[in-house]
Amino acid sequence: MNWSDPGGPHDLYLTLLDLQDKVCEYRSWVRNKETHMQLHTRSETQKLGTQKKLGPGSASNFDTAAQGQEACIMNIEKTGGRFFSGKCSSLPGVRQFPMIQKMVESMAQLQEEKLRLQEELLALQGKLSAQENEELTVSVQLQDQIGNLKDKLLAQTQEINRFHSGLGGTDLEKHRDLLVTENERLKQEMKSCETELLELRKQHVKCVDCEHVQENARLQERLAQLQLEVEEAKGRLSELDLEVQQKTNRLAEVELRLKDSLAEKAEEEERLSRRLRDSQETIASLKAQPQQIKCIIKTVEVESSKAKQALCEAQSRNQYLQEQVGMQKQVLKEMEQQLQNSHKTAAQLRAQIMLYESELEQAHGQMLEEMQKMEDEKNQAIEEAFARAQVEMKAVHENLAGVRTNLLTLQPALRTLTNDYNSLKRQVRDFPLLLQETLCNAKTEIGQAIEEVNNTNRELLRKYRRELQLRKKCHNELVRLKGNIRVFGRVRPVNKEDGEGPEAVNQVTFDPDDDAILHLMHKGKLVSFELDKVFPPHATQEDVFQEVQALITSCIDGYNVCIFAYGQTGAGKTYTMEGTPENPGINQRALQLLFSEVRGKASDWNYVISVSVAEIYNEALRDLLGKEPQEKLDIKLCPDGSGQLYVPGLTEFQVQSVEDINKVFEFGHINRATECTNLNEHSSRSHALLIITVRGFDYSTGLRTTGKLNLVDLAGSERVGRSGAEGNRLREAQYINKSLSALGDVIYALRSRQGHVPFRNSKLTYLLQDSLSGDSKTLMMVQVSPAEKNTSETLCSLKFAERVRSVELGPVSRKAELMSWSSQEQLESESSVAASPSIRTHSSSNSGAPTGRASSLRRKLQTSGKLRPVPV
Ligand SMILES: Nc1ncnc2c1ncn2[C@@H]1O[C@H](COP(=O)(O)OP(=O)(O)OP(=O)(O)O)[C@@H](O)[C@H]1O
Repeated sequence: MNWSDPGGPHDLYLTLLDLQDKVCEYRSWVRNKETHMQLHTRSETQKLGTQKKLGPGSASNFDTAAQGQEACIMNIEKTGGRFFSGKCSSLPGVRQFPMIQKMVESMAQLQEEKLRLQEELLALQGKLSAQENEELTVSVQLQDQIGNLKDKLLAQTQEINRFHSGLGGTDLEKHRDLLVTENERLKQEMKSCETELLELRKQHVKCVDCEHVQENARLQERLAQLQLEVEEAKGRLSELDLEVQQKTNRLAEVELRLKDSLAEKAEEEERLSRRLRDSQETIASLKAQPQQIKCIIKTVEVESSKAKQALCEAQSRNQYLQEQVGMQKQVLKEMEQQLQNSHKTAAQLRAQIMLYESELEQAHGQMLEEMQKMEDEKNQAIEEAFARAQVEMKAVHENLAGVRTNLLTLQPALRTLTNDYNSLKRQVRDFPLLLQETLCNAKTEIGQAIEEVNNTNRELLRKYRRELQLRKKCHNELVRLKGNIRVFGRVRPVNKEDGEGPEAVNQVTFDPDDDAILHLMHKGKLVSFELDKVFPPHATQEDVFQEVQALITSCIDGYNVCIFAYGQTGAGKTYTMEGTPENPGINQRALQLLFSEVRGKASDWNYVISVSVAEIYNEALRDLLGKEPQEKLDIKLCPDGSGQLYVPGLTEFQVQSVEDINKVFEFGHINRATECTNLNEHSSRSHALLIITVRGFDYSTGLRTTGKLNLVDLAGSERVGRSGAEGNRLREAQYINKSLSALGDVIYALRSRQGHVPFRNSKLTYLLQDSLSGDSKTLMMVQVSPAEKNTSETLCSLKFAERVRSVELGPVSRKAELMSWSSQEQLESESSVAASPSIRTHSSSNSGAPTGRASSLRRKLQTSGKLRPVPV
């Protein structure tokens, strides 16, 4: 039922308001009447009071009048008040007194008036009774209506409660509870499903990522989603609950107000009925006082304005109450509107709940399906497992039978094994002692064995070292016999010229076990070379000289020795051969050694050491100790028919001390410097030769030996293309390369044992012919740079060195001859001459006097040694 429905709370309320209006009207009417009656009664009473105060003469009249009035009243009562005046005037004695006549007349008038009033009163009473009846009826009706209203209110309250339930409070809660229960049930089912799933997983471990698990995860997700939705619905429900609660509160308030109104109404009714009773009582009392009627008229007129004022007040109050009712109606309308909204929301919520229900049902259905499927699969798996288990069981039974049979046969074996085990147990018990004993013995034995092995190792090491020495000696001897050119390699340290960064990275490594092996990392490949000896960057000048000194001393015995340094420009050739003043190289050390050697043999031998210094620059041989160093020299065969070569005009100084050597070197340097603008550059572009000749004479045997030591600092090998040389520099490079390739050709010819060796192709090879043709002990010192940027040149130099190493020159011959006594005397005289400050010049070119520091040096040299032609 709706508020606006016919017969609903709205209609009832309207009816109630009508009733209230009626009651108000009635009340005001009753109040008017009451006031009127009171006023009338009061005036009548006052009139009566005034008549009593009149004189004694009038007392009888009054009494008579009163009696007449009473009689009239009685008559009125008897006749109904219709014939009052006629009967009173006919009374005896009244016509005799005019005053009384007047009074009687006025009484009659009053009587008439009274009658009229009585009629009026009767009419009023009739009306009143009719109204009372009506009021009673109305009251009964009102009571009925109130009862009805109460019933309806009760029904409405029930209906409201029902609405309240209908609005979602109860149903939704129920539904929510149902959902929660369902959810719980689903959770339970899920749990049981999970447990089953776990069991199934245990049974089928492989089923890890199967579709059921995925489906389960999906369903779980869905469930979580639904749970979320349910939570949301719950939230909304609680909101609606709150709303409904608020509305219920407002309804309760309205109800309370209605109740209050009803109570007021009842009170009002009661008050009205009380007043009615009072009025009746007043009327009754008025009836009892008919003589006071005279004075009433005036008083009624005076008091009627007050009644009007009261009426106005009642009207204003009525208006106020109507306004209140209007406000109540407004509130009622609003509530109605809210109720309608609530209805709508409830309908929406119902629809949503229906939707959720259907979704839940769907999910539940899906889940049931899945569970059914899983159940089926589980059953199938169980069946399969059961079948397998049965088969396995069968097999196990069969095995068991076999085992039983075996057991029967194994029992005797077991007995034997037990015996064995017992004996083994005993052995095991004794084993630690045995083991300890054995271990002690073993330790002693092992110690002894280790000692023996160590001894053997030491012995072997000693033997090995001896063998190594022997092998080296043998190798050296073999090399000597074969006449191999010995090749030493020397790697200079990385220096500033190599730059920095990747270009300067060291690419050369050494074999720690073999000092003849050198590895070069070239373009990512490791290339190994075997030479006779390799000097690493940290090898000192002394280390190098230690290795070559045996070769040098052999020239004292009359052997020709040649040491030449080969290598790329800047690879350390000059450093190795000349060295620095603080750290001299092979040249100076060789001379010092020779001096000390000859000094040691001075008792038996007479030795003369002389030096020449020459250079080959652009294929021109120059004498650096000569007067005119710019003069080009030739190389010729010795006229003595020995087949030896010599350089006509090459100056030779005899040297006897380190000072002499220094002077000679200084002289050579000065001459070299006068020939060029930049000595360093020039020295790189020319081959420098230090020729040391050691002539000896054995006093006792008369044996004469001549040994020659050629110490050559070759020009730096350089690729023309790489250096980008041009002009003079290009010409120099071409000459250098020509002479070095001539050296290569000679090496190749010697290696391949060709009949013709092209010594004469260059000044260098021609000059070194003796050293390279088997008549010399030759050592090539190949100098290399370790830096990354020079690896190509280093590779070329080392390859060339390996080729040179394989060249066999044949056995070296010693330059010794027995001389006649005269010859010996000649040598002695030569020696004595050498000791004297005289100079012998060979060529006419020596006649020119040198100038400056060079000439003074030359003079000094001439005073200490002597110049003579030198075979090379
Ligand atoms: N073993 C070494 N220890 C220390 N420094 C060295 C060594 N070898 C060479 N050097 C240094 O390397 C530089 C170049 O050496 P050096 O002049 O001897 O080369 P080079 O082969 O004679 O060159 P060029 O062919 O141009 O004459 C010099 O400064 C030198 O002192």
